[in-house]
Amino acid sequence: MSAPPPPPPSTPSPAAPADWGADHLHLHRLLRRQPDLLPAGSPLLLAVSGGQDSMALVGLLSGLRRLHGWTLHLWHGDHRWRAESEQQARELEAWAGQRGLPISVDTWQDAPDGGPREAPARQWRYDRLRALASDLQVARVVTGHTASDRAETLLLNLARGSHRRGLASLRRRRPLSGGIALVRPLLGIRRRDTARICRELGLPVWPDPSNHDPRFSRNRVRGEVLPVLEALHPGAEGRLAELAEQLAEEEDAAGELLDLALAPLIARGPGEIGDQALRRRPLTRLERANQRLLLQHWLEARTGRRLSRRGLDSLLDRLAPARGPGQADLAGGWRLHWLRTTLWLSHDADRPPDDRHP
Ligand SMILES: Nc1ncnc2c1ncn2[C@@H]1O[C@H](COP(=O)(O)OP(=O)(O)OP(=O)(O)O)[C@@H](O)[C@H]1O
Repeated sequence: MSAPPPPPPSTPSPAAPADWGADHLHLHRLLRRQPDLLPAGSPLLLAVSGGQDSMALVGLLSGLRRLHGWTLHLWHGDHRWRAESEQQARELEAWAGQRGLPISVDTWQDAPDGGPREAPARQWRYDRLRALASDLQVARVVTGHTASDRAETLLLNLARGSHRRGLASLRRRRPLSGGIALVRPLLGIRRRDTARICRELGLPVWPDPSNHDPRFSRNRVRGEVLPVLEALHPGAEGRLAELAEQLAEEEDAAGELLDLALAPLIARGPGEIGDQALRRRPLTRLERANQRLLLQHWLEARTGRRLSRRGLDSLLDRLAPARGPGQADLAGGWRLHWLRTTLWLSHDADRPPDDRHP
C-alpha cells in the first residue's frame, strides 16, 4: 500500500486569540475565502441598531479586527419611534466609548407622521450611511443581516413577484454608491445564533419592539409565515437561505455562460454604426427561454437596462423568422433595428435630431 499523499500546503495563519469562539473562526475562514468582502487593513463602517444581529456583528468583527488590521467606526440611527430610543442611543454610545469604538449617532429629524414606516426609514439610514462613509473615506458599510433575513426576503420577493435575481437577494455584497459597498458578512448565521453569540460574548442588546409590529410585512413573514413552514418542515429557514445563496452564485456566474453562448451569434454591425450586431436567424431558432436569456444579456450589456419579460416577448415575436425588417424604441434613448439577418442598436445621441425619440 502506498503512503497517503502529504496534506496540501495551507496559508499559515497566526494562532487564534484565546477569546475567539467557533463563530469567530467561521467568519475568519469566510473572509479568507472571500478577501474582497472586508479587505485586510481597511476601515469599516458598521451599522448598529443595538439589536442582537448588529451587536453580534460588532462582537465578532471586534474580535477579528486586530488579525485583519481593520479600523472600526460604528453608526447608529435613532428613528425616534419610541420615547426611550434617545436613551438607548446614549447607552449604546457610552458602551462603545468604554470599548474604544468610535461611534456616530444620527437622529431622524423629519420622520413622516403616523408612526413607524419601513421604507422611508431604510432610505434615511442608507442615505446617512452613504454620507458618513464618504466623509470618513470608508469603502465598506457593514450590516448585521442574517440567514433569517435572507429567508424572509426570499419569501417576500416570491410573494410579490420577482425575477430569479430578486430571489437571489440578499447578496453578501452590493454597491451602495460610488466606490462604497454594502457588505453583509453574517448571512451564514441565523437569528437564533446571533442571540447566542451576544450571550456568549456578554454583549448588551437593546430590544426593538418595532420588530414585532405587524404593520411591517417582514415581521409578519418572520412571526407568522416562517413558524408554520418550520413546523411543517423543520429546517425550512436554513434551506430557504441556502437556496438564496445558491441562486446568487448561479446568477453571478451566469454572465460567463451567456457570453460563451452569445459568441457564435455575434456579427459585424452596419458600417457607420459600427457596434456589434446579433445574428437574427440562429437566435430565433433557439428555445424561447434561451432567446429571452441571450437577448436580455446582450441588450443589458450595451444599454445597462433590463427589459420586462413582456417587453422581451413582444420583441421576440417581432423578430420571428417569418416577420420582416423593423425597429423598436427602448428606454433610455436606445433603438433596436433589425434586417433579415442581423439586429443592432443605435442611440439618440448618434442619430440626427429629427430621428430621435418623441
Ligand atoms: N436604527 C439603525 N441604526 C443602525 N443600523 C441599523 C438600524 N436599523 C437597522 N440597521 C442595520 O440594518 C441591518 C438590518 O436591519 P433590519 O433587518 O431591521 O433592516 P431592513 O430595513 O430590513 O434592512 P434591508 O432593507 O437592508 O434588508 C441591521 O443588522 C443593522 O446593521
